[in-house]
Amino acid sequence: MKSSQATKNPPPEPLDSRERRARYSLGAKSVSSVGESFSEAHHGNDTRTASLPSASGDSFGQLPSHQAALDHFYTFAGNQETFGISGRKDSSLSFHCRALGGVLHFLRFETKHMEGALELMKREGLDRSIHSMGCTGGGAHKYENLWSEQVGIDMVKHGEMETMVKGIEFLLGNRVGECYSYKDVGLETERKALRDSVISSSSYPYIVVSIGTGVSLILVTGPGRDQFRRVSGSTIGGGTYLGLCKLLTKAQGFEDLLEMAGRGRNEKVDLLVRDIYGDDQSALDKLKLPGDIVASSFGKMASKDGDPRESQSDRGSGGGGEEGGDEDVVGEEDLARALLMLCTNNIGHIAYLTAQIYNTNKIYFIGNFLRHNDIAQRRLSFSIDYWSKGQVEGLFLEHEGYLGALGAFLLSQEGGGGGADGGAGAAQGSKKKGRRRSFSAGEGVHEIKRADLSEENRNADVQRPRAIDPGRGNRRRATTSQIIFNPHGDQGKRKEDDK
Ligand SMILES: Nc1ncnc2c1ncn2[C@@H]1O[C@H](COP(=O)(O)OP(=O)(O)OP(=O)(O)O)[C@@H](O)[C@H]1O
Ligand SMILES: CC(C)(CO)[C@@H](O)C(=O)NCCC(=O)O
Repeated sequence: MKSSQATKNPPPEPLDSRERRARYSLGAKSVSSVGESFSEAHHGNDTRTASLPSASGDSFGQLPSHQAALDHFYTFAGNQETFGISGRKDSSLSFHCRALGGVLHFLRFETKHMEGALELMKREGLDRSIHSMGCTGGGAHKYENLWSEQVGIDMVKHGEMETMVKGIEFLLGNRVGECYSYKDVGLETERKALRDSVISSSSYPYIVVSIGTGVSLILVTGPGRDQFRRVSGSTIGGGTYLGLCKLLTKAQGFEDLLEMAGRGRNEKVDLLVRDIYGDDQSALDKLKLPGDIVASSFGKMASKDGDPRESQSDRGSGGGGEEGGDEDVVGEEDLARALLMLCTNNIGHIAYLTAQIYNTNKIYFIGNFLRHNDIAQRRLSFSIDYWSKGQVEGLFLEHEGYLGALGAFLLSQEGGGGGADGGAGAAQGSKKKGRRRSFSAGEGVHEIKRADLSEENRNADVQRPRAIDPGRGNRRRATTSQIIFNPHGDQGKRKEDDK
């Protein structure tokens, strides 16, 4: 590591080699989506047909040692790309971490398959040597009993905000190329520019904007464990986007929506400043707003006669007002794009104002809403640059959806649980605790609290956990994503070494 990259918040000490070989971790950050058909179509429409990877007999039960258990785990989790129905490894995000002396892998699965995942763990014997794991988010609380009862793994809970900050600081301090921004900021033209991934004293204070289902804004004033606080939030987040899109489009999942939005034109839906002012440049100059920015999200719809989604002939009204030909028909892709702009512009405004209040010039945007979401990232970048007149920079992280999971993993390695905004420490009552000794597994089950627990989506093979009320949250789904830390190093598969 270059000296200029020294961090005030040093990475955890490499684990003692013996201990290192006896540790692995799962960490998580969830992806939430709303509504049944949405998720079903996106992830396959019958959860009961889940073809979980079958166990290779019960050979695992005969493995002679913990080391064999670990080897089995790494082989299973580290080398596979998919797990069950919705489990996916984000292979491109795997990286070798010198500070930890191993490779971190990042996996996610949909929370509606939580029981299937636990079943798979049992079937594959992956739970054999784990007695606890570091967790974060609502799911750490909501699924605590399920994990304990089904696989005998206790959740060591860490605060949601704390784990996000921990994950960010670790990546910024340890992985060059993690952080990026957009240069030549413009709505379409800016390009991604890699930034040094470094945290130094001059980095503080900064704002973290976590765009998940909802939005949290965290002020980070220094590298210490207590030097952060949640200062604001917004209910208009990724869940809002998915929810409204569900009402207005037939898109089959988040990726589908983004592809759709990529083809759409929000100016067919949104009222622009020039739609209100016309092209009188002197008036726009006086207003100090360019004509081509949105004045009112979805505002153009207000002046349409009939249903703007139908052609004039379908409307049968003969048109009128501003109506033109069928090219004016508002398509689902235009609505998807306008909704994306609506949510993103709002978040950009709040982020900018929060940065003003706390006198910061760095805003890190994270959360799964930004996953593969170039449009939102560019828009956020543009709006922060525009409103701050170039004084504040929007920054992004490659592992945007895994910060909480990573933080939970790291904190679990440090020992203890229950951070500032966290929970009550390790759960009690693992039935299998006695037969598990040397493993410490960390799983950041971040924000899985809104998992779909409805009857029809349960895995029929798995007994319903007593601790969970099936009547609650039955229209929502979430995906939890995991981190697998392989201290063997996985050198042959190393993607990006830290420098
Ligand atoms: N495959 C996907 N399925 C569903 N939503 C996705 C997917 N990929 C990205 N998203 C977006 O990510 C959002 C959830 O983000 P994330 O997992 O970071 O938040 P969360 O932890 O569930 O919520 P919060 O931070 O509010 O607790 C969704 O609302 C959606 O906009
Ligand atoms: C409730 C949480 C913190 C759960 O992650 C998140 O969804 C959020 O910050 N929502 C916005 C809540 C608000 O500040 O209005």
